[in-house]
This record gives sequence, C-alpha cells and structure tokens, in this order.
Amino acid sequence: MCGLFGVVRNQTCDPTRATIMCVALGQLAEERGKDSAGLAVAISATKKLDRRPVTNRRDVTAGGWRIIKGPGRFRDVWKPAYNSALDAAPVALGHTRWATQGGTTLVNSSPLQVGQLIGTHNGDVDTWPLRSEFSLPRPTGGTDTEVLYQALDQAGGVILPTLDVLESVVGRAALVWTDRRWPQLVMLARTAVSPLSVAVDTEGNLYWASNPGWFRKAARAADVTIAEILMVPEGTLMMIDYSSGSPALVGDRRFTATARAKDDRLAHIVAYRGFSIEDQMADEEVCSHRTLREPQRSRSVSAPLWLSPSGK
Ligand SMILES: NC(=O)CC[C@H](N)C(=O)O
Repeated sequence: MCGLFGVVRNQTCDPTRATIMCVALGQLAEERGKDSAGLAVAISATKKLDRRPVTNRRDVTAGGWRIIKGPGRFRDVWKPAYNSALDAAPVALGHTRWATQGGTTLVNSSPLQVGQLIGTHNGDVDTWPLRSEFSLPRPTGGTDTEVLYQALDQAGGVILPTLDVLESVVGRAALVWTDRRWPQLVMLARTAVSPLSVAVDTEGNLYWASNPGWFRKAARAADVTIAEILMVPEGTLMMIDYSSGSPALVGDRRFTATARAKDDRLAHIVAYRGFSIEDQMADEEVCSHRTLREPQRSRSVSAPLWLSPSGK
C-alpha cells in the first residue's frame, strides 16, 4: 500500500490554494505509507531525452522536472521552502511509500525516474510476467515499481503498447506518470484493486488521490471547493493534457485488469484503508477485474513421521 496524490493546475489561477491543497494531500497520504515520500514537480515542458538511471539522490533536476524525495513521512521530506517550486509547477506527482518489494532505500523511493518516465505506483505486482513478456534491462533497485515502469518506458510513449503493458500486469496497481516523449501529458492508470480517484475544483485545478476522503479534508484546509469527484474504474488509462494551460481529459482507454487471489483477499485491508463506507461502496461499483486462480496445492497427505505410542 502506498499513497498517490498530485495536481494538474489551471495556470490562469492564483496557485496558492492548489499548492496548499497538494501539500495537505501529501500529509493525508502518510496514512498509506511512511517509509518514504516524494514529489516530482514540472519545471518546463521539454522533449530533451535524458537517459539517466533511477536516481538515489534526494533532490534532482533533470529533463524539465525536479524530484524531491527522502525517507520517512511526507512532512519530514517536504519543507515549506519548496512551496515556491510547487507554485510555479503546472503539474506535481506525489507519493508516500509503504514498501512491499525492495528495501526502504532511497533508490526504491518514488517518484522514480525510469528511462523517459517519472512515475508513482500504489500496489504490488508480480514482476516475472513483465520480465518474461518484455525484455527489460537489469533494474537498479529492488522494487516492483521500477520493473513496471521499465516495461511502460519500453512501450515508447505509444498508446497501444502502453495498454499492452497495463494488460500484462498481474497484481495491484494504480499508476500516475509522465513521459518526456509526451511532454504535456499526465497519465493516470488503474489496473486491479489499488484505488485511484480524481477531483476537479471550482477553479479548474485537477487533483488525484488514493483515497477520495482526502479531497474533502484537504479542501477544508486549503479553502478549496471541490466540484466533482470521480473514482477511476479498474482497467482504465486516462490522459490529461495541460498544454493549453489548464487540465483537459484527452483520452480514456479501457483494458482488462488482472489480480491475484491474494489481491482480492487484501482489498479490504490494504486498498481501502482509511476509506469511508460510502467511498468504498462507490469504488466497488467501478471494480471489474479478472482474478487468476491460485496454483492448486497437492492433495496428497504426507505419511506421519511418528507412530503413536499406543501403536494405533
Ligand atoms: N505498497 C505500495 O504500494 C508500494 C509500491 C511498491 N510495491 C513498492 O514496494 O515500492
């Protein structure tokens, strides 16, 4: 379980409230992860290709983005001094991590920079189906998130191969990423189980969060009025374009999402952690994934090692 949150701003509005809202979402996202936290903020649109590997630095600027991340809670990582960077950013991608695969090291902390992508992931996926279907380079760190983004990077910024990767994912994944080959787009995707919700405020800023309840709480703190909240259905890829200065949904594609039996069992404990009953029910209405059957255990009973003393 991890927390995703972020904003695509309407750049014609004063950024102050959207910045306060985004930071408040980051603090609320601590309930889904305190191993590490980070925020990637867009500085400028660029097509410049930058082949840097996954970074283990706490504050790095590359290819038009600045990624600030570190161990611990969001409020330990994000200092008020960074808010001016957020004010100037058309987009910010946030993450709080609760590690499921890979140590709690900086190299495994998100947002991750993988090839041309900067990405965040909530969930846990099997890496072997991705490795066997796509020929991926050796990862730098140990998290499943990196393997997932290696496969998405290899899709080359083209829609059909991207949908192919999303359909190959086995496990839980909500994903938000940017691709430098699509410099003014933010991609939001949900495969199975891991929740993702999107909200728009009355000023035209768009936010996302793992838990829709965070929108209501953060909006009170930031004096923002939420106009609409949407639960992203399982098996959805959404593309948000901000080239005109404000967020616009330009694409919405569906695919078949695949979970493991253990993901279904964990849904109530991990995916819906902190959800109100109403939000959980609203999300369950947009859930449709297939579940892989578990490998059958052998039915043969092993012979007893010890005979009972009575000889029976
Ligand atoms: N729990 C999560 O969603 C974290 C994402 C990923 N599985 C990791 O361990 O980094």
